[in-house]
Amino acid sequence: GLKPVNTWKGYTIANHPGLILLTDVMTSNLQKHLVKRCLNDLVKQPNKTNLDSYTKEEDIDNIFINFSNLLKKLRWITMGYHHNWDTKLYAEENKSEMPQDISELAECIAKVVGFTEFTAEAGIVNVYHKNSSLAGHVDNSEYDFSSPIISLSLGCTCIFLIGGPDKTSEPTALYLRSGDVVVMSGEARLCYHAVPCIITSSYTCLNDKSTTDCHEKCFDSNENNSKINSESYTMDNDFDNDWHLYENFLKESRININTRQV
Ligand SMILES: O=C(O)CCC(=O)C(=O)O
Ligand SMILES: [Fe+2]
Repeated sequence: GLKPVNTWKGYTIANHPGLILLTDVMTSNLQKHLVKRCLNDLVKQPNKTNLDSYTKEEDIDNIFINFSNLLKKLRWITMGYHHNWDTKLYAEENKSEMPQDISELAECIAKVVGFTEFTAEAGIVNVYHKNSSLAGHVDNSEYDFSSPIISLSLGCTCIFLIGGPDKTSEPTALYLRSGDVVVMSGEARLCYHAVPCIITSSYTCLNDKSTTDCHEKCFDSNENNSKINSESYTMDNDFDNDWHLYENFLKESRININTRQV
């Protein structure tokens, strides 16, 4: 799953305290697992998607395999405390179980960068197609801004703009590549950010046959022996046989998984 922590690279930007870019965090196998997980499992109820109001549940359940046109319309999935796009409020009546592998992964990464108390209670999967973008916004629906947002990038590289607390300050542009992790903490937790575009010529194969999957390095040895911790996503034949289908999709798409503590 995760690469050994001593090989992770961390970057900060002088003008944007609290923003941390981590690279070399996830093995190719973990990235592949997450892509498949989003498109096959996380789209399903009790998670919510932008397609729910006009699509049969059964079609969404099989969206990747059977419905490529519908897949092009998939923009978001919410999980845990569901983000309400209208009211921007989280509610006890509007929550479901957070997928355990996703919350453990985010919590593990948060722990490495010093947020030992972080719990991933809400998640959004953003799906970007050729011409998708995400307008500038601040994520301020949560109650505790001392907790970071942990945000994972998969597939095509995107341009990510990080600005200031209001729209007057000049943003800084970063490339986010497949496998990169952005931590928005401190001042950056409440700064404007946007994804103006994805770069569809940027896809690089997820093929490193790395055997250094090493989740356990992330936890103290006496920590809970969590599932994601002990499981390494090895490339057995079943796992890789149909990867080319996902690869075709990823050549023109980007998936972002971000988690928050509510
Ligand atoms: O796609 C990204 O990298 C950012 C997503 C984001 O900012 C959000 O979902 O609030
Ligand atoms: Fe955001």
